[in-house]
Amino acid sequence: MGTQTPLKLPTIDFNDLNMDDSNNNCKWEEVKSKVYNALIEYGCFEAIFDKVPLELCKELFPSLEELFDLPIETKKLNASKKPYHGYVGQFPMVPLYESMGIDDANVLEKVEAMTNILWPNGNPNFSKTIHCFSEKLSELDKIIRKMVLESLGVEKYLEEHMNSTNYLVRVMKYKGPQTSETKLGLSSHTDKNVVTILCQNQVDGLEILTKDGKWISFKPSQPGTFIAMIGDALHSWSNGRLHSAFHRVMMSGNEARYSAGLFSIPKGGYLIKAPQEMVDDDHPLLFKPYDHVDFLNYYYSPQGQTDQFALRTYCGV
Ligand SMILES: O=C(O)CCC(=O)C(=O)O
Ligand SMILES: [Fe+2]
Repeated sequence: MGTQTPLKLPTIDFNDLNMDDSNNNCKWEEVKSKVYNALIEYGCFEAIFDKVPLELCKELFPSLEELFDLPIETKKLNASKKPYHGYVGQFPMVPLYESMGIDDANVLEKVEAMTNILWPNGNPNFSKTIHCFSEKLSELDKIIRKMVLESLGVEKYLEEHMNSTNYLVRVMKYKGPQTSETKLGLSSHTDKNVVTILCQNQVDGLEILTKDGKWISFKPSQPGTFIAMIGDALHSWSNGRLHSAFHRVMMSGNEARYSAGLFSIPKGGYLIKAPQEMVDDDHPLLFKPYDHVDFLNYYYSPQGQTDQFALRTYCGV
């Protein structure tokens, strides 16, 4: 009898875990091994992390409603040269989708500057919620990345690796399609950044493609959990050891889905290059060193947008 892929992502509990726990701590080692295995097999997992308390998520989603209820002309004021870092929406291919990016959301002044563009009289509540979400969730990003580097045996690069990224918070709204038929909310893609950590309101819709081609519908095991996934930058840095999963959002019914994500993103000018320890006879180099921002210019070009394996085309060996 063949084994069947369980159509459920692993759930990993990060409660009571700190960055400082990495020295000889049993719980750290146990969680690290679960993280590494999940990222090899699925490229993602569900994370329980109560440093972002449920109350914060409960404050977050009404704030997102308030944001997306603003007039379209106002939302467009948050423009960015970088794709998906500003306001995005009204795409014919995915008409249910809108998103708003907030660069450096872990820096309060940056969030306030962006908030003041949208609400000229300010919106301290919105700024505080987004900043707090970003700051607390960035701890989980750092724990995951430290665990990954330790598992790969290359923790000596930790400082350089951590310093090579910035944080973006992107918040999303998917309108309910007003039909029981399932409609595309967001097209299938792999993330291009290092690590993405997402949370959602009570409306499901995120689907993850397994290595053997089956879609898993993600259902949080309890309110207030997160899904953490790695992007192409960590896939290439680990020379293909970690999987970067295709995922999409499928919507049905009347209710809107809101989600919020923290994205660690390689800085422009930094070359993403698999360390020499990741390359050997069994693991020949998969990608030439590349700059994330230059790669995005290709990915968002007309050719790149129809290219499922854009990174391979761009810098595959
Ligand atoms: O809204 C979601 O759950 C997924 C969003 C996503 O995949 C992305 O922004 O890259
Ligand atoms: Fe994504």
